[in-house]
Amino acid sequence: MKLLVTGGAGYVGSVCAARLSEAGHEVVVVDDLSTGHADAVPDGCRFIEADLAEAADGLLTEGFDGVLHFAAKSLVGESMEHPAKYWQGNVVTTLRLLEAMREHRVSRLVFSSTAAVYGQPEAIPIPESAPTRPTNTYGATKLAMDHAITSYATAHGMAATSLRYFNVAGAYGPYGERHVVETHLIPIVLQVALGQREQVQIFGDDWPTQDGTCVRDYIHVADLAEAHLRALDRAQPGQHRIYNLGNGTGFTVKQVIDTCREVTGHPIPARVASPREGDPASLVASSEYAQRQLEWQPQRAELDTIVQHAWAFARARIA
Ligand SMILES: NC(=O)c1ccc[n+]([C@@H]2O[C@H](COP(=O)([O-])OP(=O)(O)OC[C@H]3O[C@@H](n4cnc5c(N)ncnc54)[C@H](O)[C@@H]3O)[C@@H](O)[C@H]2O)c1
Ligand SMILES: O=c1ccn([C@@H]2O[C@H](COP(=O)(O)OP(=O)(O)O[C@H]3O[C@H](CO)[C@H](O)[C@H](O)[C@H]3O)[C@@H](O)[C@H]2O)c(=O)[nH]1
Repeated sequence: MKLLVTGGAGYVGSVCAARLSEAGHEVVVVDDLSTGHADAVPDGCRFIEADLAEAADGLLTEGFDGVLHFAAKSLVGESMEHPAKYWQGNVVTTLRLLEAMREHRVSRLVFSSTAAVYGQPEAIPIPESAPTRPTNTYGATKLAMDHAITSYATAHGMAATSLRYFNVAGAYGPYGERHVVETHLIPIVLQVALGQREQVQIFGDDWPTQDGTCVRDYIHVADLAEAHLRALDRAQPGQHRIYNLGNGTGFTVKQVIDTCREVTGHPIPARVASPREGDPASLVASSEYAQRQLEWQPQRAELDTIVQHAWAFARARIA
């Protein structure tokens, strides 16, 4: 297929573009480099540097079989301080993309949604049928985009899939996480091991969890990419399918830091800091629906494998 990958110079988008290209698809990446890197666009993918909001209509005139839509603003704290940046940058941009897809008859869409649409969960693990009550603007914009996609699938026959990622981590060869403003736990902890930070802050140790620190479900970025390939193949016209993607196993912040200590051999100093506003205590996915419908099974579910790959990527970057 000829595919447009929005945000393909970013972390998840670059890994997925690489996998799509390896699978034989023709990949065109559009990215405005607001948080991405031109050298992260995989070899063999055509790169167009542009703001999707401005470029979507013109781009789709050349004809595509599908779109994988990763481009977004995704910093939770920033979304609370600057909501317009998120409603404009995420929702308005996506509406323009959807309109351009309708106009130019591009019907296949895979969209990066998030566990943040659920907010504080009532029960763990979280199925797709759980109530959606986002606790931050980022999650609210992702939920709004999910709703818009449902409308387009119903009204215009789009074959759409939203993948609600839990905590994405790890790397795929030369493609990995290198956000300039890094907020994610594993890369931050590895920066301590690299000597780029003095210590890691643990955001609260009084949560109702096994060791008092927050529990998250870490999913390897290459397993996530595999789910995108399957979602693309299995999409049905007129349907918008929504899948949670995680491993179904939770790890506490302290367990993650301990795993990073084992993998890196570095003591990684840590200190307890105040809880981060809006953080749920525990987020663990039920991915049974994705496993059944997409015949998808994570292949790199072990936390130490995920950390080893992130560590190899981080070390290669400074070598
Ligand atoms: N990383 C995670 O843990 C995680 C979890 C859940 C959901 N997601 C979602 O997955 C997607 C990718 O996340 P990521 O971690 O790779 O983020 P990222 O910031 O590394 O990648 C996003 C890319 O989109 C580009 N972009 C942003 N706005 C654009 C625009 N208007 N036009 C063109 N390009 C634009 C950025 O330059 C960047 O390269 C996002 O939609 C994010 O919300 C990520
Ligand atoms: O320096 C840090 C960074 C994080 N944490 C903790 O580590 C856990 C993981 O935090 P991340 O920032 O790595 O990830 P989040 O769970 O906050 O967010 C991720 O999951 C969300 C779903 O709720 C969204 O999808 C979001 O895009 C994605 O990054 C949280 O408990 C957080 O409080 C720390 O203790 N110290």
